[in-house]
Amino acid sequence: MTLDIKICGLKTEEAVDRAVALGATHVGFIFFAKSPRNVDPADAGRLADRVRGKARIVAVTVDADNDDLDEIVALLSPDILQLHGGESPERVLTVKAVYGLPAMKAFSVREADDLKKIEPYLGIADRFLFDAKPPAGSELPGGNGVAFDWRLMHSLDGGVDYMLSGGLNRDNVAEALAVTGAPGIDVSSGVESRPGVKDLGLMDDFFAAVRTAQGDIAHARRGM
Ligand SMILES: O=C(O)c1ccccc1N[C@@H]1O[C@H](COP(=O)(O)O)[C@@H](O)[C@H]1O
Repeated sequence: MTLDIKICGLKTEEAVDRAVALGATHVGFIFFAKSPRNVDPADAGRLADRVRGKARIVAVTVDADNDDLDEIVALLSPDILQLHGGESPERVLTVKAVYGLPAMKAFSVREADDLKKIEPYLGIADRFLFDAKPPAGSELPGGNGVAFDWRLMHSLDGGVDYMLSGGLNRDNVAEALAVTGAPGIDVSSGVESRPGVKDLGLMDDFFAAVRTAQGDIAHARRGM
């Protein structure tokens, strides 16, 4: 089973290096001023250069305007744009065309109908990312460390490519994979000691839990 694993909200050389050494397929950098994970585009570019070609570089933006995107793309040279705001299908198309980059469009999920909101984006977004709805009072559209009911993913068409995110951590990622069979997972808060501070030990534990879960799933499939 191939599984994409994205570690998001990276801010230090140590965390970037460890993520890729552990087998992260994607590393994410947050460009959202209110986030404790916000990074300067030039700093993010330097961090990304350490692992370019070994993992896909993801720029996470929230309803970013053209000036901000120009700067982020110029200084980071991302492989993928993660659009984590209320970007319309037209905006996603425009951004893809202007920058020549694939777009992963994020959606927040609390109930089955939330998954239907992807319909206008089918054939436009290259991939989807499903996150939990932010808790009341949160200023962050993502990175809140809360999960949604993963069983809702059973109603998603099997052909839709996505990453599962929201509140994943070393204790629940095996269950998340078993319930959803997600082709990709994305974690931020779950590998932090406090908001914005990645914990290398928690990253180790997270990957160990993922590898064990992958082994368990492969074993179960062989027994079928
Ligand atoms: O992490 C942030 O601060 C953030 C800010 C703005 C948009 C997205 C953000 N993070 C994304 O949130 C999800 C899940 O995070 P968590 O594991 O629940 O903490 C992930 O896709 C991040 O890219």
